Amino acid sequence: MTKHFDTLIVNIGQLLTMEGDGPAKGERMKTLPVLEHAAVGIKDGKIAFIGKNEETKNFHADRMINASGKLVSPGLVDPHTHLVFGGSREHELVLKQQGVSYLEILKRGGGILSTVQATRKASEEELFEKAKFHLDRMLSYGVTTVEAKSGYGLDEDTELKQLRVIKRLQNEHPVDLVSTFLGAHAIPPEYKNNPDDFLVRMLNLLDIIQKEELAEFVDIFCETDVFTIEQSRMFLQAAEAKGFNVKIHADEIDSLGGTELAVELGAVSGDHLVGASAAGIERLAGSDTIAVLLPGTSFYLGKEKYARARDMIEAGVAVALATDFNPGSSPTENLQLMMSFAALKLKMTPEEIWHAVTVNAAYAINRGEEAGRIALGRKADIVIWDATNYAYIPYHYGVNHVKTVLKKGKVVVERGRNDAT
Ligand SMILES: O=C(O)CC1=NCN=C1
Ligand SMILES: [Zn+2]
Repeated sequence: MTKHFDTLIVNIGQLLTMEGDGPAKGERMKTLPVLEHAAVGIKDGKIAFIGKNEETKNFHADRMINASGKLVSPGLVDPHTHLVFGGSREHELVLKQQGVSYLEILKRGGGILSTVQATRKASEEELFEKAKFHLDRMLSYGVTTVEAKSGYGLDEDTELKQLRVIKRLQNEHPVDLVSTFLGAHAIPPEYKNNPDDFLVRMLNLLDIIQKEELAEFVDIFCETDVFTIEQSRMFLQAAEAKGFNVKIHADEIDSLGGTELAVELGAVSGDHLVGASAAGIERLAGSDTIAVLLPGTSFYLGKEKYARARDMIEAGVAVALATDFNPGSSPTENLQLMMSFAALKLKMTPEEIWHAVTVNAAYAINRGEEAGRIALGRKADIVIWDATNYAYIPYHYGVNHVKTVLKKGKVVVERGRNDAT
């Protein structure tokens, strides 16, 4: 029986389909089905065949890609980024080296607030070009679906400007984007004494955000000197009442109980969770809320303490990983580096890590039914790696292991080895 495909990827050494239903938890997160000596057929941008290489003898394709025994996986998913922003904050590095904390820099009017100034000044076009540059780099790292937040405006015009940039990227860039409104990212100086009034002002944006379909999620930075548990609960409940899904920056630096709040609100994800309590982890385990861990932020802030990934996984929590790409606490687009940090600092196994950057990351942004897996009929978002086995990627850190990226069946990244001159 001959079959004709647009593209046939043959001689795959290890194929990770991430098969299964729903997010991977417990034992399923610890085991990784691998199809050896495999092949994948693509037709009209979708997966049309998954099987053993020897089955493809009578197959034909407009384009044959020889994977030469390499590793093939679904496109990676980055479920937590602050992709759209103006300026940069390298000048803060010396303050960090002098021991000035993240929250102290924020208190002094720096940190997020300094990026707010740069973002307010930048035009929509400038923000678009800059975000596109970063998104191109994420794609080169094998990331084919990205969540992107606003949060550097803290005023109507600039929050909408950021969200419109995300929407334009969704329409013009190969990477699939999921948009989050994070107007409650910090308290602007003019609202220092009445943050509740600021939150009401940000809530008043939800109608136009909904009307222009500018965001699916609403998020808030629940943290000391930012927004309290009570403020976060009020804000996110108001967003849910309008039909938005919610996520929350929780227990990143101080343990306020944001993890428990995420579960209480039915948040799609609770993010950071470095200070999650044992009770919080237990609540997570009994919920559908995904734990999005951001080891790059703990690393960059020079923290000794990392999220308790092992306790979460053992308790049955679905764990995902993300870069938290942003100019202040995690200035890197490299999700592969997060895989290495997950191994080295979160003590996650390669099998758990691969679930955390594909299927679980997809569920953390409500894309579990369309991203993070190689399955018949799904979008052909595929990465061919310059490695022969899946454990090699988290092991060999700080470099880009991508050889080829296909987005909806189209080759969008092809990285050759440097030709010796
Ligand atoms: O510092 C930033 O720009 C991003 C951030 N928001 C909450 N934690 C980090
Ligand atoms: Zn963040």
